[in-house]
Amino acid sequence: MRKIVIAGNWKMFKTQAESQEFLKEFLPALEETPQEREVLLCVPFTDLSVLSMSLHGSLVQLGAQNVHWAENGAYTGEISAPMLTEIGVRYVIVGHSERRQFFGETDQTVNLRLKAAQNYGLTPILCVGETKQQRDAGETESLIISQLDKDLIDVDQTNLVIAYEPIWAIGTGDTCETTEANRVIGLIRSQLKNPDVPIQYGGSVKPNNIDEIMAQPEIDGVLVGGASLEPASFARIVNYQ
Ligand SMILES: O=C[C@H](O)COP(=O)(O)O
Repeated sequence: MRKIVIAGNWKMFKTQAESQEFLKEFLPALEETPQEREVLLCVPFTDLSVLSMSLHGSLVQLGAQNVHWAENGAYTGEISAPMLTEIGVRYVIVGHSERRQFFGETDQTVNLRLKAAQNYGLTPILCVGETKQQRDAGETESLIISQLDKDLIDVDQTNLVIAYEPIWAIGTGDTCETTEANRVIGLIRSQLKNPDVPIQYGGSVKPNNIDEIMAQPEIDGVLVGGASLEPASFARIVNYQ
């Protein structure tokens, strides 16, 4: 039985004060959430330590949005895996398309970050997905297979989550057809050594499409951007039918 993982990615949103306001409304809305659903919030670095305390004893796990491959060193602006685990972080997003697009992340650095995260007991969420141009050119399958081939070299597939995020669906309201997301996620699964890796869909997931997305047999969860910033909307997503 594959694990269900519902993750919010706050990206570069929410001060510490705003994060506390969010939790006041969000946590009480999870009283009836099935315990077997893994729920996590991947938050900015400044929010991590305060959320680590606020989430203690709740159903919600803590996630970061990036991790460096070195244990420490002269890497201004980066953060290491032991710095994250020390304060209770359990998950980390690696290779999000925004990091690949705006911050020079390559398949090689993604691979290094994945292995470093696992070495310290973090569970990485590897993001893969195609641009609109690649989709229109019929390159979706080859691009994703290439990303998986390079990103997963020597990566432990027993401690891994993958998120399929078509870049054209991120923040656009233009959700990928659920059957198409299911098809691509099936393709991703067929490339893995471990078929039990949870594979999420991400890209304009909202309260009004979550039930249909989660009804697809290959989809094991979602990685949610914009809709995870509103407590009621993220709670509705977590509590999908
Ligand atoms: O990590 C989350 C994704 O980039 C999706 O963002 P979105 O839900 O705002 O489209």
